[in-house]
Amino acid sequence: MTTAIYRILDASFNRIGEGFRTLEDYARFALNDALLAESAKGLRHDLATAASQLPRRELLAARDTPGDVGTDLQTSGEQTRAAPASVAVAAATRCQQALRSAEEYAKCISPNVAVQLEKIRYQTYTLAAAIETLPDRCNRLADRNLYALINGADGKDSFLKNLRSLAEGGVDIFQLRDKQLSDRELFEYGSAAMTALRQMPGQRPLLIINDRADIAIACQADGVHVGQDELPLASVRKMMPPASLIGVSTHSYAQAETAVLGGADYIGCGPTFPSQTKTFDEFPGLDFLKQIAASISLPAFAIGGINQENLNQVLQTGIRRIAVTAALQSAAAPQQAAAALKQSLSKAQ
Ligand SMILES: Cc1ncc(COP(=O)(O)OP(=O)(O)O)c(N)n1
Ligand SMILES: Cc1nc(C(=O)O)sc1CCOP(=O)(O)O
Ligand SMILES: [Mg+2]
Repeated sequence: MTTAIYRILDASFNRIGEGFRTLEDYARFALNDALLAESAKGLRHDLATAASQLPRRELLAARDTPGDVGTDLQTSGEQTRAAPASVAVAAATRCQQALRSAEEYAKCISPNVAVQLEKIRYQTYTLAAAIETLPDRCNRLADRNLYALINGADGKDSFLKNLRSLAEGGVDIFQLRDKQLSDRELFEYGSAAMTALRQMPGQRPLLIINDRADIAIACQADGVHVGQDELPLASVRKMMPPASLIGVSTHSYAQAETAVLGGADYIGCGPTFPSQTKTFDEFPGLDFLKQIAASISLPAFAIGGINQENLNQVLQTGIRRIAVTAALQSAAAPQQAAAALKQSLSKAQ
């Protein structure tokens, strides 16, 4: 029986490794996403580490490909795939199934290896979901690049006037970010903003509510933005209607990685420069933006002190989206300031 166990484990390790390689190729060459490709590669290495704890000689000795009664067993669906995305989904499913099989049989000879395989299996579920959903997450914000954080400090009429004027200027995502308004006021400003946005012709701008999933749900906003101190992404996802957008603030590559793998629809990346709106002790700055641009294909908005004067430095990092407050709020002519930012962003596309 031990030979049979090693034979199953040998076949499973091969299937899992091949599956990870297939996922890595899809992330790398079809999605152009270095982070997800690295993730698949990391799991392949974790698998090799787990496998190396079993005697390789026994694994190879148990291999008997010519004597395998299953090599001719195939379903008709295995020979055709609609698109590379279907290849990746099938590879992920195969990895997960083979991991479960390996984990169960490894329990007979090495509970420690079984535990490692279980961990890899859970990480594979997360990676598979991130890879499968990435194209849709990218498409939803594909042509949106100017994101304005707005508040209600001057009252509701002024808030709505500003919203309409900035939308005319080219803002395509708004965030209601106001730490002073009461819950009732946030709800009323958010609902009024949604009514105004729904009346706009063509592809209307989106409304995101800062910090508060409950307010976003109540006023039927397009989504919510959460920082590192608010509710975790997974909890917010469970609360929000299925089509909602969820954005996450990130201040380091590790936080961005967690947000991408966790299913965020976009990330905010900053602070880039000192800001008139919020005080910071640390500035991941332009180097962080370069890292994000090189590795992450999920929509990423640079944030923090960005204005028309320093926008080129942001664009030189490869980042093509920005989120701003003061650049519009403190401008003498906010609509024109938005239009100027929009034009610079469009030129860089
Ligand atoms: C687009 C975008 N990016 C980052 C933030 C900052 O969120 P957070 O760190 O939670 O800080 P507050 O905005 O809540 O003060 C954001 N709001 N939007
Ligand atoms: C709210 C906020 N969050 C940031 C982050 O880096 O997470 S920077 C920032 C302030 C954005 O406004 P302004 O364009 O005026 O600097
Ligand atoms: Mg917040």
